[in-house]
Amino acid sequence: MPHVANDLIDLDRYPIHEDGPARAALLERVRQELAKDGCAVIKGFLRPEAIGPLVREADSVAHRGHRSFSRTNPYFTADDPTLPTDDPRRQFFDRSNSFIAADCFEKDGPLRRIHDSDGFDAFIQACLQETAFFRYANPLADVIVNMAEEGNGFPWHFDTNNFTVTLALQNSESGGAFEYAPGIREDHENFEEVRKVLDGTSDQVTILELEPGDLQLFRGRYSLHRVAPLKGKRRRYVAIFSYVEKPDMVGAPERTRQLYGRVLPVHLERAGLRGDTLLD
Ligand SMILES: O=C(O)CCC(=O)C(=O)O
Ligand SMILES: [Fe+2]
Repeated sequence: MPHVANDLIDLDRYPIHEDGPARAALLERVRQELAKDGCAVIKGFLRPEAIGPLVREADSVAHRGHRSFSRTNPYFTADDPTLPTDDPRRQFFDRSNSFIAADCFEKDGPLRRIHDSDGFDAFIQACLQETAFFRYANPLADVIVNMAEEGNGFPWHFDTNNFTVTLALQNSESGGAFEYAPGIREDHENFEEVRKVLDGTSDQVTILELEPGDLQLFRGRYSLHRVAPLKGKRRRYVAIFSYVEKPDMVGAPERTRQLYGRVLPVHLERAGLRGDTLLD
């Protein structure tokens, strides 16, 4: 049955569900921003009155989140002691966060109603101009909430995914800006400039203050980025929507256990049937 979450998504401002000049102009703008620096933001994608219900929903299931702590370099690789100590591949930063898995969110709750709203997936696909584009079939991960508390947030890294689709739900009291160095490793790794970003001396960093209700599309494979350290008691909540290139992908059991602390029968049944793409 068609469903339009007009009470949650500001479809008056952003009519993503119907073809016409307004949708076409929005698409054009988003594509231009993505082409320019790999990042596009649709401010106020949600109506202000949608934020409360989404935050309450996240609060109600936050205790089921899977917390993980790690120390990572920007490339998610292991330490290589043969490299000089100031090489960016040898700079490790603490990361801590908690993923609230997709199956914690009810079908008729606000987060899923947004995801299932008519035209949502098609709009995202059109923005990204991806040809093979499917919702991640992992029942733990098609849409999740990433929760982070006071501390390091998500330190400097390059994504392994081609793109990330996020919806800001709640900010920490301070800190938590999204910072990125657009296209810093387009043709080569550019370790000198990467080192400057890590040192805080680069002039290539754009700082983005996202607010609850903002939708962000980001191509992070070539742009070093981080979530600046978070301060204060309030949790940061961001919803992450995952899309993949093949229709039946569910994620490898080991990786799923790492991210969500558990697996479902489907992960074990499908394990080994095909190559996997990492999603984070
Ligand atoms: O939490 C965010 O805003 C984005 C984090 C990020 O960079 C990622 O998930 O790869
Ligand atoms: Fe990222």
